[in-house]
Amino acid sequence: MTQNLLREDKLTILPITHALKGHVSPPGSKSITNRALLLAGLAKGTSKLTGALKSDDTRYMAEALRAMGVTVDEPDATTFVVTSTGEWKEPNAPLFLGNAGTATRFLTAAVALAKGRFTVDGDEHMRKRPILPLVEALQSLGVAIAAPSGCPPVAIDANGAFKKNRVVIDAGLSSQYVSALLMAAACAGEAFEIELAGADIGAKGYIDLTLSAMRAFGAKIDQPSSSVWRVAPTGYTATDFHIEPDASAATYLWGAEVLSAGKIDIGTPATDFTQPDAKAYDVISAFPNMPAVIDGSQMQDAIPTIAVLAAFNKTPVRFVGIANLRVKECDRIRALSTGLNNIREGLATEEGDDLIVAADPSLIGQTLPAEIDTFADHRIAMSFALAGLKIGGITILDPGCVAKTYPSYWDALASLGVEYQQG
Ligand SMILES: O=C(O)C1=C[C@@H](OP(=O)(O)O)[C@@H](O)[C@H](O)C1
Ligand SMILES: C=C(OP(=O)(O)O)C(=O)O
Repeated sequence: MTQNLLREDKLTILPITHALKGHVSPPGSKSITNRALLLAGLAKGTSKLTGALKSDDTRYMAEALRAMGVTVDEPDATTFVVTSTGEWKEPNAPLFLGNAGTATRFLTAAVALAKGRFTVDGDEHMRKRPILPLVEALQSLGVAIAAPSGCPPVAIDANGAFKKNRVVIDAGLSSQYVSALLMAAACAGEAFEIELAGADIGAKGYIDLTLSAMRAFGAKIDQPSSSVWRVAPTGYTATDFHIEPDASAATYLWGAEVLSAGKIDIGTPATDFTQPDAKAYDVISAFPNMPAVIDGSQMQDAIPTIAVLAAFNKTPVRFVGIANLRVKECDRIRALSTGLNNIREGLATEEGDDLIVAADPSLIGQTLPAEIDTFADHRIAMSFALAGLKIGGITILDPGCVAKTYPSYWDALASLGVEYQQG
């Protein structure tokens, strides 16, 4: 069934007439799976990663590692067994990473410490996602690296070392640049320091996730100040590592639960997640009394979910701190305002980089036929599906794009009794 739904051109969600109840486990965390795959690939020996996500983003990471001589076995649907010499060989072809930001950014820094010529590339969407700050940071370390368009493809001629042991990085556009440098730094051969340019970072929670995965694989990191990290030259030690479920995926299930006044057991209490998006639980569980202003800076991937819920809130919601949603898989601020206004004109307004959603609980039960352009963005597809639970006629275009991080999403909703009209 999964494959069939993923191949549809469009999927119309049939409004539910019952509260959604049941048990659905979200898949493993994308962010943690791709960190663990990278670190296991850099460690000498065999690492077993359990609870892992198998989706487009993690498949691209696994395939890139295989192309560089790492053995990645998949004994079951949630396990990767990674065996590496700790040294990567030059691949025969560009590393193609689809639209996986984590894989693209993390590998760009990591291959800079291998030996040989590497090209890091992705699909047409990834070719619009900025990577220049990371490329310039690596250039400042003496790496021969170029990304003429400021986005992938990135060409790297690596000689196995950095010429300096300190780098300054501007992470205004993406925290993944810092995570990428941190993970590479433990393999730099000498103690390495990373300093943030500018005051603060959009998504600090992702840095914490990086540090915790690095420590699990034997790294030692000090943080002399909130914007400086010192990484010891430990390299990585192969280890067995369990990956928690994906908190961003959980937000759709929390959203479906509150919208339908149901009870969906996702198997993990919100407080047990270490990923930043778990913060969204507090806001979502306040529905239909979500706050007037929501700062998305520390739970960015959850904003599409909350913005669609906001359409049914009792009072309007302004989303702030979301500027870099414009450089994700698509311009998410634009995709959200377009989709919401397509459902009902005036439902969303952009003010600079803020998004204001004009709450309208009377939408519930109406039929308002709207084709939602997902811009190939999994989160736009998954969040607007929530609108379809309460409004008739919501059609999701390119529903297969959920395969980026949650290939079984449509089946998960179906298991709770949600029905679709296909095609
Ligand atoms: O480090 C990570 O795993 C991620 C960091 C965030 O991206 P940015 O740092 O580019 O904002 C987030 O949106 C992405 O889905 C995953
Ligand atoms: C922004 C996202 O992904 P990435 O940057 O890893 O491609 C996401 O999954 O919402």
